[in-house]
Amino acid sequence: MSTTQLLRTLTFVTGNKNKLAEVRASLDGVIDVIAVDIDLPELQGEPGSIAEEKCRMAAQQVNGPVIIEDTCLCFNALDGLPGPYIKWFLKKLGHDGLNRMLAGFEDKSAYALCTFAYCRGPNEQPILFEGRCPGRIVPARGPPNFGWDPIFEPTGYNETFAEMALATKLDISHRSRALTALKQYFAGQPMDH
Ligand SMILES: O=c1[nH]cnc2c1ncn2[C@@H]1O[C@H](COP(=O)(O)OP(=O)(O)O)[C@@H](O)[C@H]1O
Ligand SMILES: [Mg+2]
Repeated sequence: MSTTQLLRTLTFVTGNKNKLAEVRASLDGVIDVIAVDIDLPELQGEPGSIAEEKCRMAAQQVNGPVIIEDTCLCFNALDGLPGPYIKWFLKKLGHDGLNRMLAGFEDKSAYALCTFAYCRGPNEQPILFEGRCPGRIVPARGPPNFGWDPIFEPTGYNETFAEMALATKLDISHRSRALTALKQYFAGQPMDH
């Protein structure tokens, strides 16, 4: 039997190629990730319930086990906003606009919050895995390849996510921390789950 047949396979519903690359890198050799691009509605509410509902809809559409992921960028001065709405804030305001939102505040601290959800199939209860990374919002530095990476400087580093090597980001990121929890969960589950 080849090694790949010994790997657990999970279907990840996403249309975001950067997320997919990071997830594949983090789970390399542990979980084989199959990507399915289905456009799922983005709901409003608290991050946990958004991820849960997104996962329920994904399991319904795929008609089988799935994982999904939702990422928030939360400004402490704004009590956690834009949070789950960061995608639209980023699209409309860009990196400069996001910095300007904090112009009236001394507190530039923020955190990235990543929630993975796993659902075994239609009408099953999703399980959530969270990861957080604290940092602060800075004027953009580094290549603009992935979302708000150029304006997020994680605590303890003087490089933004965009400036650092991907391996460094994967060591500390919100996404990697959530994936560590997900890997721990699956390590304790039989292969058919
Ligand atoms: O690790 C990251 N670094 C920088 N930007 C990110 C990261 N993860 C997600 N984003 C961006 O944050 C926003 C919120 O992500 P969401 O999870 O709703 O994205 P998706 O719909 O593109 O999958 C999107 O604009 C996405 O590109
Ligand atoms: Mg979202």
